[in-house]
Amino acid sequence: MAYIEFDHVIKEYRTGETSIKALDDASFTVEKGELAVILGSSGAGKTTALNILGGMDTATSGRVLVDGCNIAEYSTKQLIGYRRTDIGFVFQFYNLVPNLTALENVELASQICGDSLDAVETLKKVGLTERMDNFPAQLSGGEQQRVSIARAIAKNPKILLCDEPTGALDDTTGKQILQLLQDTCRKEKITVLIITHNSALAPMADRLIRFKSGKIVEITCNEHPVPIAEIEW
Ligand SMILES: Nc1ncnc2c1ncn2[C@@H]1O[C@H](COP(=O)(O)OP(=O)(O)OP(=O)(O)O)[C@@H](O)[C@H]1O
Repeated sequence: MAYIEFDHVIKEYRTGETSIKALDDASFTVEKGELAVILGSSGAGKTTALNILGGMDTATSGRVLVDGCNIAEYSTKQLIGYRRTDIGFVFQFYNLVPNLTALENVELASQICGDSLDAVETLKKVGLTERMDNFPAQLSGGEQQRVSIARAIAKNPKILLCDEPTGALDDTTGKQILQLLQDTCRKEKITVLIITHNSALAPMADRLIRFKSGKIVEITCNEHPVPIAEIEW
């Protein structure tokens, strides 16, 4: 059994008379410790899938297995625990608390789960030794994204879910962030899923999952993923 199994998942959003199938019988797997890149055009269902996998949304039908547990059957309380302990999120616009320093932002995340890593050590790992006492507004976009990655990995999560993590960054900074995510996957042995619009990123993945209109249209496994520095776009 794979570490993550998305099994015939349907997600239907109803508004009044109309309904939209954001996910239409979507199935894919990801193995433990893999870096998966999720590609697909706007509206293809990528964020919906990530939100369901992260316990922020629920499937209309289908099974979502993580480490052998079907989280689609979890109660609200179980989902809260799952989000707190098992999942780290990285968003496009960082979502840092503006009136807390970088260190305090990371400490905040550590406080909500029992098995957390040291906030100072985690900020050092992402290259922010010198900027721990700065507020988000005093940091560049790339530095803010590093804080948000530190915040996510300080929880010591099983899975790191990243929704367009470089969407607000220039190409060079974006590459540094992707390198950090690839290194995190390898060194910390965290399973990492990254949503992107950028097809050029496909070679960095252990596994490429392509969405189209709520369905999975391609799953490719790379025997030899390419370091980010070698990818041009
Ligand atoms: N809460 C919601 N209520 C109604 N429809 C929704 C909701 N969330 C998403 N949708 C619809 O579901 C479809 C899939 O959306 P989703 O955000 O998952 O796509 P995406 O592939 O992540 O797109 P993007 O790359 O633009 O972020 C879209 O048609 C969207 O409008």
